[in-house]
Amino acid sequence: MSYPYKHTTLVLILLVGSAAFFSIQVFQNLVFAEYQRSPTKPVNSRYFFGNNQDSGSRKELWEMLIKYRQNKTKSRRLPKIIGIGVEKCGTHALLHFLRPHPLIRVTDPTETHFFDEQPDASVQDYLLKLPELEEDIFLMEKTPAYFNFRPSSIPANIKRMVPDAKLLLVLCNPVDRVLSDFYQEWIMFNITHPGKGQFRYKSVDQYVYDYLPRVQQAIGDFDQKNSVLQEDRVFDLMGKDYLTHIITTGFYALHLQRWFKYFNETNLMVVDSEAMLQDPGSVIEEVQEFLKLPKVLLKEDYVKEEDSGYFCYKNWKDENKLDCLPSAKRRTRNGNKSLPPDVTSKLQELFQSHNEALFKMLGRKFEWK
Ligand SMILES: Nc1ncnc2c1ncn2[C@@H]1O[C@H](COP(=O)(O)OS(=O)(=O)O)[C@@H](OP(=O)(O)O)[C@H]1O
Repeated sequence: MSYPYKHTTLVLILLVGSAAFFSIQVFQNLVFAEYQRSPTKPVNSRYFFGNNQDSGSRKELWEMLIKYRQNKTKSRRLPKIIGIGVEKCGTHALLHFLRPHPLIRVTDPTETHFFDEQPDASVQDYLLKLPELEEDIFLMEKTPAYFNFRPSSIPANIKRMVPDAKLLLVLCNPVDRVLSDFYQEWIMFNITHPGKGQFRYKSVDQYVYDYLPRVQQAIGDFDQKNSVLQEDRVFDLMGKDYLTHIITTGFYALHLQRWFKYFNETNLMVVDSEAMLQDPGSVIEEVQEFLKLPKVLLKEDYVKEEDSGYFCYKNWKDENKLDCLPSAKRRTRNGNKSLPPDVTSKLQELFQSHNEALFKMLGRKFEWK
């Protein structure tokens, strides 16, 4: 039996198909044009190119961004991204993973220490520390000391001098942070700067047993009504004895309340360190969204290096060469070192009320063991 409208149907299918094809072309051209006008608009390349994103399509977008950048005049510009901490929570990993983005440039050195070391300096002084770069480039600096070191005016000064900056704050389990910071200080005192003084603690448990009672007595549980006073006491402790910061840096809520007077979730993003350890690609995709940057760094660009257990950036532009973190940023989190169980539970107890206050402040919970 033959179908009488065979030819008409074929013509219809061809017409509908061509219309769909041309509409997609027009749509893509429009998005490209929009991109060229303002490449910093948040366009999800996965949405644009579809899920089957081959390196060709990403390559096009990447090259377009580089071309866009090249046509701009250079001058000294303030950072658009400031990593404010937390020390030993993966602040360098975040910078390392974002750095390949064609619209991101990182200061040299990465830690300018401008706001903690020159609190009375001007915007002009800050600009003199920064490189010349093209308009629309996202300059990034990160100085973990900003989050919890003196002066307490750091958030206010950043807001006043760099009002458009987006801040990135990496938070990690404060107990794991103690272990990581202890080894950092141990190496600083004994290996990097041996003349600085003798670091008398041979093991982290010795250190915790000595410092924890003093910190516990001076600060105690998080106390909403006296939290500003409590933070002042933290600063005093650190001023008198620098090594207390290994523990007190973990009182995140006490410090964060000061930042929240000047910043909110539109200009301060909290990055989960645990998530970045397990699946950095997804975190980096979210960070690009927050920064309103074209999403050209993708989940699949981050792969675990089997030997070290840490993630690296897979450089698709250089035969997929792995760009991994330096060894100084990979000491304790791969399970090489751990805290004795009794030390862990003492620290958990110390941080418990502070963590709860933090979760309330953020409206978000972290599964910190
Ligand atoms: N992918 C990923 N995600 C989250 N965290 C990671 C990641 N990779 C490394 N690391 C950990 O980063 C720890 C160093 O933290 P920082 O870079 O903030 O240190 S510093 O304050 O700049 O000295 C460092 O701590 P240690 O393991 O104690 O060296 C690393 O474990």
